[in-house]
Amino acid sequence: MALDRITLSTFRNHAATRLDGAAHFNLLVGENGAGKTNVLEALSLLAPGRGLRRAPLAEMAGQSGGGTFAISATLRTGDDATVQLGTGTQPDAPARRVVQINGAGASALALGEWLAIGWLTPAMDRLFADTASARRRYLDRLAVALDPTHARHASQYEAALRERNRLLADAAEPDPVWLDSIEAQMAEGGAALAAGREGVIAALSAALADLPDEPFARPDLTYVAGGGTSADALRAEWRRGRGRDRAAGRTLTGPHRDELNVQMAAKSMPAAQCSTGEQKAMLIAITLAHAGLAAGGRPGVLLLDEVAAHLDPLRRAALFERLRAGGSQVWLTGTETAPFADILDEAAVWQVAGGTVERVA
Ligand SMILES: Nc1ncnc2c1ncn2[C@@H]1O[C@H](COP(=O)(O)OP(=O)(O)OP(=O)(O)O)[C@@H](O)[C@H]1O
Repeated sequence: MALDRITLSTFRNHAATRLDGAAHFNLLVGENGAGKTNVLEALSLLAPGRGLRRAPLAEMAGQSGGGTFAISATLRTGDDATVQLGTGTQPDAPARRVVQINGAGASALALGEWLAIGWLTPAMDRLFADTASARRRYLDRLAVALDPTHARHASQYEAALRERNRLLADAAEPDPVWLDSIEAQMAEGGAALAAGREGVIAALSAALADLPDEPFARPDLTYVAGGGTSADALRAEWRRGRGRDRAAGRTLTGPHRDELNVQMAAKSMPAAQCSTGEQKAMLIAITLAHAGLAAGGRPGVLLLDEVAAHLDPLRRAALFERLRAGGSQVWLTGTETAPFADILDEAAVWQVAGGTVERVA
């Protein structure tokens, strides 16, 4: 199975945890605060990025580790082939993430060449009612998983945007030639950023089109680009808007203001107005569709934190059926095994308690 022989050393409340014998379905069971989500977070650090809590590295280090932590796992890439993945921090630079692939130093981005990790956590339950910026961040994370260059376009755009905002907020009249040049950089990064977002939405929509409206509450996704998506349109828009933006002291249009709109297809109802369970079902539909796209030949891993909580038995059964058919290894958490009855006989089950993990089935 994709990941196995996982170790966590001084990672949050796990002093020295080892998980051996992972299966397709892996269930982490334990009381609130036992350390189940911490295991998922550790696994999420085997992908590029900041992990599923987006927490600072120093926060993840357990108290006994002198401010450092380490995570390692064996990734099965073929019948007999394995790769050793590791990440963590070191005493001389606790704020810098170190990555090792087969024992050699590597960049965090290189982890993405080996496997695709996706996740769904309770913190994402409010995504549809959250700010547009939280949804853009979500969309960008999905896009980066499909195409790592998306992250570069986002940072290029954001750096140029900060520079334009600094000029606009300045007391002195900005030099139009300098603005021209910054807007050209913004347009290049911004158009690529918008194209990446549109691309991931088109791919997800195509994957979701095969899904029946129920029981997964099929979502309709649209990207609303207020300032246009071509570099020329964006440049023209910013040039036109200079006076207005200067009065506001910041750039009012562009990809940093775009929206991801989500509707529940069967009801044509904005996702934010759907029930908690319906919203969860839509997020699951997106997560599963994305996992199918992201894997693209690489082993896939899905981290589903408390996913059964809001689902009725019909939706839960349908979820397990789809996860069973999917190629991704699945890690699930729960406070009890009852909601997972459908998969118990095929799952590896771990009891988590006070930062320790013991395989019980
Ligand atoms: N850096 C750290 N060092 C030690 N313990 C930590 C650290 N960070 C978090 N913890 C502890 O980890 C525990 C939370 O673990 P986690 O979020 O994995 O719980 P959980 O089993 O998923 O619980 P729930 O069912 O409530 O979601 C808390 O008790 C918290 O105090």
